Amino acid sequence: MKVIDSIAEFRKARRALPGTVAFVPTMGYLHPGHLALMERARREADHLAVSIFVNPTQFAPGSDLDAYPRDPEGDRKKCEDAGCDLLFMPTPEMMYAPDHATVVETEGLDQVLCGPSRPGHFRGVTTIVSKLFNIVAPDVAVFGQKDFQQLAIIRRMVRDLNFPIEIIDLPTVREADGLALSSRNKYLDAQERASATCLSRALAAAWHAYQGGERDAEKVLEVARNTLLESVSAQAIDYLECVDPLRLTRYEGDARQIPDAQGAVVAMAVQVGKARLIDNLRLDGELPEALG
Ligand SMILES: Nc1ncnc2c1ncn2[C@@H]1O[C@H](COP(=O)(O)OP(=O)(O)OP(=O)(O)O)[C@@H](O)[C@H]1O
Ligand SMILES: CC(C)(CO)[C@@H](O)C(=O)[O-]
Ligand code: BAL
Repeated sequence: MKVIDSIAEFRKARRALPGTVAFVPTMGYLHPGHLALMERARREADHLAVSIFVNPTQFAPGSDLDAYPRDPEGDRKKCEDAGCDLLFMPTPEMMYAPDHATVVETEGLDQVLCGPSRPGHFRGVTTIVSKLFNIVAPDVAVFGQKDFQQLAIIRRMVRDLNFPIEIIDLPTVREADGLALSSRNKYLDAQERASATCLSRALAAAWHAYQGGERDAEKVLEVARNTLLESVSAQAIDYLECVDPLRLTRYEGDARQIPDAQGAVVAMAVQVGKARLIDNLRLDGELPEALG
């Protein structure tokens, strides 16, 4: 595995690789969710490229950029063991010139879910993912469904801007008790870790309501909200929404009936201690084993 921190060197190493490249972009502090993406990527192409970059432009001022967990040595080893050929670990100074002025923005899809509470976040994500796609030049890129809105936005960006890259997504990897793996789980103490299962329990409750025949999104959400409230306060719930899986429009008010043809995703962000946790589930899909 080559570990590279310069853009020019990365391009050179990429050009020297014969065949196709699959790419997994990450912010590091790697866990089995990331490793599942790498394993799939490895099977999709001749070579695997991974990036580790905690992208400052997707963090709001005063949020957890400095506290974000990092483990470069451990991550290197995990990438090597996962069969990574090229590991790109640039510095913020390399990725953003002092007079960097260009952004990529996918309009509309950031009006719901995480968008309102993280203004500018998805513009930071689409900008850095565009830059990484231009540097890595992969044939395939693999993302996790845990970041459901990010995935929908990246798919739209790739389509709209004609990136010649196939996007593959993978189901959320979970702990045995349902908690979605996330680098930010590190912020949880033992008591918070126990409460954090309320997200996946709420999703399971919503899934059962839908599968039992409920199509009124507001009633489905009430079931989920009541489950969350067993473990956290109402103020801790950043959002809890039920949306169309592709357009990300909310099922609410006059449009609260979920059409069977479209299906629905329930998604939420909940503050548990210092961690803002997100999770989501397709109501018209299978119930993941860890939520059973
Ligand atoms: N539990 C998981 N299962 C599958 N994929 C995941 C999981 N967690 C993260 N990913 C995916 O890994 C990629 C990199 O995500 P990132 O490095 O931000 O990890 P993270 O654990 O989501 O961190 P954070 O705590 O910041 O949300 C993204 O495509 C993300 O969707
Ligand atoms: C896609 C990404 C690597 C862009 O910084 C990040 O948002 C992430 O890790 O999901
Ligand atoms: N996993 C998405 C990156 C972020 O929360 O900033």
